[in-house]
Amino acid sequence: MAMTNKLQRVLGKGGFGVVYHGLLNGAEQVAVKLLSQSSAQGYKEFKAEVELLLRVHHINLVNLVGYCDEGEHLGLIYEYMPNGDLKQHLSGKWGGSVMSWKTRLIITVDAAQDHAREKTHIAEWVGLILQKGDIKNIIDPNLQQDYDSDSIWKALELAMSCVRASSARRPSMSQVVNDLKDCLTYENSRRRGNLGIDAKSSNEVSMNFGTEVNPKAR
Ligand SMILES: Nc1ncnc2c1ncn2[C@@H]1O[C@H](COP(=O)(O)OP(=O)(O)OP(=O)(O)O)[C@@H](O)[C@H]1O
Repeated sequence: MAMTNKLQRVLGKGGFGVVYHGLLNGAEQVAVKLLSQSSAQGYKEFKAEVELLLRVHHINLVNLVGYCDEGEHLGLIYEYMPNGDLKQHLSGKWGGSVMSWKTRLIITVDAAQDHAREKTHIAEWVGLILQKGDIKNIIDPNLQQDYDSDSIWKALELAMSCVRASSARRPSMSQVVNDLKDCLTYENSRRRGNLGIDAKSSNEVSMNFGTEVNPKAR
């Protein structure tokens, strides 16, 4: 509270809660992010963010200066970024100098390519595993091999089809839902077999996709 001069200046609001301007030891500017009670993110996410930012240091990540963990009061203290956020700059809403359209375009394309590269990397890794037929290496060991391998294969192939470079070659959302339902059918019949049950059992894994699936969504 002292650092933010009783929450005087709001810098912005994110998924965690409101971010306030603060002064560390009355001199160094900081951003103080307080967890709001209504936030969907809670103690688990707070801890994950602290643990990650204490380990990972990167030029594109703000440094964590400290944190507050007092009962219900959770706060993260970051180095202060005086030049606004990327969204403000890209949308031309930053109060200072406005970026040229060319610069904005370069940044946007670069960010999209980073995202695509990451997706391709994962797809290549899974692709290699699929070629080798070695699914055990990508299944959560906590499952202790308690799964139907046909169901896993189908889910993997489906996942691979969802990350194809061309959106036209990716399945529609209704195809995804249908394939996932097939995965569940395999899994449920395996479980029924294990339990020696013929009819639909109350232990059956179920999936409620609601009624709002847009067949055109990709
Ligand atoms: N270190 C900082 N320096 C200056 N301003 C900041 C800083 N961190 C956050 N802000 C301001 O607060 C806003 C919300 O930040 P926050 O990191 O909470 O957003 P988010 O990434 O959308 O949410 P979250 O990561 O909590 O899910 C930012 O858009 C920015 O205006």
